Amino acid sequence: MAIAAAIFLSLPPQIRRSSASIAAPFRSTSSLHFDSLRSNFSSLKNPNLRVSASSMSIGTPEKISTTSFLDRRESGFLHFVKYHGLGNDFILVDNRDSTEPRITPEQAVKLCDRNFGIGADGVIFAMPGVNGTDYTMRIFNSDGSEPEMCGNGVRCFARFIAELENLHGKQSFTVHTGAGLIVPEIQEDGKVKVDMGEPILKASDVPTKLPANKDQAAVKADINVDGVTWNVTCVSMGNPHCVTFGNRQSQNLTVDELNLAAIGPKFEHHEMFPARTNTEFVEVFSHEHLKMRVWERGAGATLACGTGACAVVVAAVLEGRAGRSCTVDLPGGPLDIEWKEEDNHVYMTGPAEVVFYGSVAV
Ligand SMILES: N[C@@H](CCC[C@H](N)C(=O)O)C(=O)O
Repeated sequence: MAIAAAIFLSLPPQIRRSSASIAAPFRSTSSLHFDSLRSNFSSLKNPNLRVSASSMSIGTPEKISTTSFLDRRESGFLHFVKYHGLGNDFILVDNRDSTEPRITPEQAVKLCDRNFGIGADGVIFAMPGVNGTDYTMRIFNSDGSEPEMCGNGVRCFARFIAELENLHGKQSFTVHTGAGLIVPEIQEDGKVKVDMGEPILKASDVPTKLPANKDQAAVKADINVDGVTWNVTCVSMGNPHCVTFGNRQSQNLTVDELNLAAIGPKFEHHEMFPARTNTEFVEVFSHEHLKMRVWERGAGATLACGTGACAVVVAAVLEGRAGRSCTVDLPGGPLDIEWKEEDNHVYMTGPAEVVFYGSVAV
């Protein structure tokens, strides 16, 4: 099924004040069309935000509140909110009335396209909880594959749920994911602290075919990628991660110098990773301060990866490079990560922000 059109984009108040053109023009692979939804934008507060080309309309809604917008259920339309966590961006879909995602992986690929779609690293569905949990979170990567978990995504998920349920202040939810139970907590300052559970270190469970060399884990193990021997530590946070601090040629990476687009896919599709892998390239500033760049499975280079930052701190501890509590700098900004000795759980704290509201005909 082709995704036909973006009907409108509405901007949250902090963005609405700006007269800059926030939303990139939406073009679909099929022709654009409009319907009655457009009449909601007949009266615009800021004419600068309206693109009145025949193919598209962008405006600020005068009369629609966020909650009533999200309550809408016109058939044939998908209402969404785009969020980001440090630039790792997602299309959030209210799927609380069904255990089937409202769109297919193929449609998700189209929506995530940055030139012909809304543009995002993935689509996240807020679904009914199972086994006594409040909610279920499912996600499609921008390539249509379905990962078990998403760290930045679950922070966005928590803020999305609070918006849907009209909740304010400190809130915590139990969320069922492919990685098991995840517990995000919205804090007073709006940041979200997430109990990400225990890391999985057993090599065959990550999964990696690299031989275990420390207990059952692959720690600082050699892997040949495109003729270069890299040292990697493999960690699963429900989804697989391969963390590297260096290779034979350079033991300590300067991550800004890496050609991520060239090397990332070679790790992702390496035969040692039967479920593919996310890969984090890390530079150590101090025992409490790391910097990483990430090549994500199914999404490529992204501005941030929450599960990746957690895996990085676990790997840094295992390799004796850092303490259990670190700030991890990502291209989109910092995350605070703690791998607690008491319960073996990893805790991640960071922001999640609304970008805009919109609808597409599907
Ligand atoms: N960006 C996410 C991870 C999303 C899933 C990943 N691409 C995978 O396939 O495992 C995060 O913030 O954790």
